[in-house]
Amino acid sequence: MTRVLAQGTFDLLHPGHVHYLEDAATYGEELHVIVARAANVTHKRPPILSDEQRREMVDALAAVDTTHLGHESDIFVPVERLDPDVIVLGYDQHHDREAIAEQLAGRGIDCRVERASPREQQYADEVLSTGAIIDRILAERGGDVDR
Ligand SMILES: Cc1cc2nc3c(=O)[nH]c(=O)nc-3n(C[C@H](O)[C@H](O)[C@H](O)COP(=O)(O)O)c2cc1C
Ligand SMILES: Nc1ncnc2c1ncn2[C@@H]1O[C@H](COP(=O)(O)OP(=O)(O)OP(=O)(O)O)[C@@H](O)[C@H]1O
Repeated sequence: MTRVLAQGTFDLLHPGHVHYLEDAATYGEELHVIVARAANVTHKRPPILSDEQRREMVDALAAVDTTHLGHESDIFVPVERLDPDVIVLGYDQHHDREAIAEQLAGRGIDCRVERASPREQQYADEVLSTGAIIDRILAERGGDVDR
């Protein structure tokens, strides 16, 4: 049984998230997903939705077998516990593949690191980024409390 690990913030789900997790699932038979704690999302605007709500929505996706809320301080603690065969990084995630591989080796975790593909556009007006969804809401509904 090849165990695959994916991770991310997954705030306000969109088809790019679905693509990433479906792509990650093709690397093995069992897909585990770590949902980042809001406190650790420091490289961009913080998530709108709570840790538990983001986890519940990812857990409902067909490609996903099991979801886990991430560790508060050491991102490698759940990795050690889950002991995956492959970690699939998102196509645009800031994490460096080599640096993660080095950390895994340093902790004695035998696991390869791959990178998922981006979703290709399938129809007009796709919004494939949580940030872009939020920007559209602010542009189209900002200040309008009646709708
Ligand atoms: C292998 C790996 C394990 C991770 N584990 C956790 C974790 O346990 N807790 C957490 O809050 N974030 C964890 N993260 C970080 C987030 O999933 C994510 O990289 C970041 O916070 C948000 O990234 P995004 O912009 O891709 O959503 C992990 C990242 C990697 C690469
Ligand atoms: N359009 C997309 N195609 C493929 N993967 C995607 C796409 N959008 C997001 N992902 C992947 O989903 C995972 C979680 O993404 P994240 O929660 O950061 O969403 P996001 O929409 O990229 O957010 P933001 O717009 O705030 O940067 C990441 O690994 C990311 O690479």
